[in-house]
Amino acid sequence: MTMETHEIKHSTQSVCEQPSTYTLGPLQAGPYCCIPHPVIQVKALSLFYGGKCALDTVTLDIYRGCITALIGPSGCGKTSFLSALNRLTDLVPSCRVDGTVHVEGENIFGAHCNLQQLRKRIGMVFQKPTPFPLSIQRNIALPLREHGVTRQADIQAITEQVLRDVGLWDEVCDRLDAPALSLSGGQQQRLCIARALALNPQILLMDEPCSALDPIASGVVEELINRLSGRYTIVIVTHNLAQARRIANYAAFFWVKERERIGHLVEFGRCQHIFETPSDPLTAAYVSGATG
Ligand SMILES: Nc1ncnc2c1ncn2[C@@H]1O[C@H](COP(=O)(O)OP(=O)(O)OP(=O)(O)O)[C@@H](O)[C@H]1O
Repeated sequence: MTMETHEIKHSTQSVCEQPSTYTLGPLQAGPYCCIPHPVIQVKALSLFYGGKCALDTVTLDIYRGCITALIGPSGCGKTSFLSALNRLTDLVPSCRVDGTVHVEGENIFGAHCNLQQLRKRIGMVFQKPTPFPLSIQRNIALPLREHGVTRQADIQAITEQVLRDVGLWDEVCDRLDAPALSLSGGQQQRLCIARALALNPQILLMDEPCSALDPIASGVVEELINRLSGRYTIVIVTHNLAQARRIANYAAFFWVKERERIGHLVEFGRCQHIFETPSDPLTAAYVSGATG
């Protein structure tokens, strides 16, 4: 699918006009959500580093099967917000989080939350591809083993499936023992997405997954993200407004005030609304390129 067809899809089809039946093969999207069903519910989330507030009182729902883009200028707290959704913020000793995040009704900051299960359910893909310095197949096998999948036949089947899902199988099937770091940047990023998919997550968090790639590799990863929607709930940070507009169903616009340097959510809604008829003048100025 080309960039043009992404555009056409959004401009000529409403989300409810997607086919109601589909065959879930590799790289085929599931149905878009006609009735938004919140899978993550964020309430009054504030985030502090060493006592300094970086993000102030964010409340928003993330809808199942949809792509939600987090947009806004540098330093407004997009990555911090994303990291709170699977508690990667725990890894920053100075970071404190107030408020609640419920994933399918479970408070992830609650005492009974199983962190390993949470991160299995909510995968993460980073800006810079982060393959392990191991072979291609061991990049997939290692997290599987850590999560209790030990039968070699299962590991092989999952490896092939997820590499097919990210469109990498035909490119690497004859060199699965080659170092992952010998792949191109775009291939490494697709391998990292495959590694996340191997654990069968419900939700994928992506922090500027295309920004370190050349335009062609970036287009391939963008197309992949688009095709994964429906099957997975995707939250993506992007500075590329055209990309957000092409692939996202919903957008959350964050802003940071000059003087206080505290990020906050200005507006959240359907992508078309945010980009074409935003409610807040700040959103209008940002998406038109007049500010930010
Ligand atoms: N580990 C950290 N320790 C201290 N301050 C941090 C840390 N991580 C982020 N911050 C601060 O929190 C604020 C929000 O940062 P964050 O990276 O979440 O913003 P962002 O919108 O993702 O920015 P960018 O688009 O540049 O990646 C910034 O002022 C940043 O300096």
